[in-house]
Amino acid sequence: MKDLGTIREEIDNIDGQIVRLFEKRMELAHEVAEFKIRTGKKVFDREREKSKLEALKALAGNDFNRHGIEELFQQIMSMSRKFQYQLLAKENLLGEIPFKPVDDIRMENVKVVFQGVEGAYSQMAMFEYFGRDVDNFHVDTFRDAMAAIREGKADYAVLPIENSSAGSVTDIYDLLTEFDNYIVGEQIIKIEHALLGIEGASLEDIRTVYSHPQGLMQCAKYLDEHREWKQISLQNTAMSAKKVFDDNDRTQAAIASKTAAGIYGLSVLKEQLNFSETNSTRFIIVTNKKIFRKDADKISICFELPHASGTLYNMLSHFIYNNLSMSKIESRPLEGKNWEYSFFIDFEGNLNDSAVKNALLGIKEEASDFKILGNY
Ligand SMILES: O=C(O)C(=O)C[C@]1(C(=O)O)C=C[C@@H](O)C=C1
Repeated sequence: MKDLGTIREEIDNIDGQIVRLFEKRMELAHEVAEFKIRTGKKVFDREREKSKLEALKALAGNDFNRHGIEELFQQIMSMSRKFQYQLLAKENLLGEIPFKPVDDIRMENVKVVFQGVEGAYSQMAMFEYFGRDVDNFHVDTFRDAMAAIREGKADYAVLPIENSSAGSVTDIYDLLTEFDNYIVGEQIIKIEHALLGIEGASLEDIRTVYSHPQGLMQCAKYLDEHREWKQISLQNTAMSAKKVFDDNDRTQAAIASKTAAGIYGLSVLKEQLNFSETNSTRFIIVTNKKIFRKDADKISICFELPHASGTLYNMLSHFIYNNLSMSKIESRPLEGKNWEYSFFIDFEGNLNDSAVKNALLGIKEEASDFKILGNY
């Protein structure tokens, strides 16, 4: 049996050869990039990579090595692409990121829209972000709010995107891809739900509970103790409070804020309904302009990927390679394309950083329907 020292010497020898070959390969990637700069051909050639991987895998002697070869060469070609993007970027051939840096987001003389009615959590988030005196109006649906921004009827919309206990508000993700609107800020507020009924009603009277689906989810544990209550989803927690007041029926209750109780003259039948004491919702501030604050430090993007092994891994490698830290990933099914998804990613950075530009321009080249949702 060979001793460990001798085996390691052989491994070192082989690794040295791999490094030299890798560097030779990267020199060829440089030549490829020059060819592509001259001819305008795209860096990423999915078909070429697929046929290369098949050919290389066929050279391997067993399944374990076949898998290893596949992973190894996926990485090598991914590095080759990233190197080529850097060379194209130097020649200004990757295009600019079409967002305008601004010192500050305009807060004076602006009109803001939120979804729901007086007393909605979105209204609280709006007051928190823009101040109590802000000129504002409300609409029935998230779509109406997005349309008001697109049509310039409002400068900004305040929309809930994620709750700390119930998760993402998926409708908002879908609307962000559909509309040409962009995120310029965010506001997190603590959410404390209460059970509200009409004056004189008591817990024993209740048969039906109204709220936004997120309100019902955030209070799921409490509602589980009252399985005899019928749960009905409405567009907004404050709209639910308004309905209970309008119907004036002691068997109805709403899950909404205590502020909504005050506005609609309802009684608080039970406080602290949400199961998480730190229950909070993150709201986004949306506008129709492609702008970002110079000191913004969070970027949201989305893109679609074909249903093939390694595609998401490839996209994420742009973050790893450029040393960018991801804070969230979310996926939404694509309409009419079963089991294909749109991916939404939040990560730290500013659109002016060169690492961010490199990562985004690489992703733009390799994914379809890439969109920068905002830097805030
Ligand atoms: O052959 C090319 O067109 C290259 O750019 C080289 C290479 C590789 O490294 O093998 C890199 C990127 C392409 O997606 C395909 C292959």
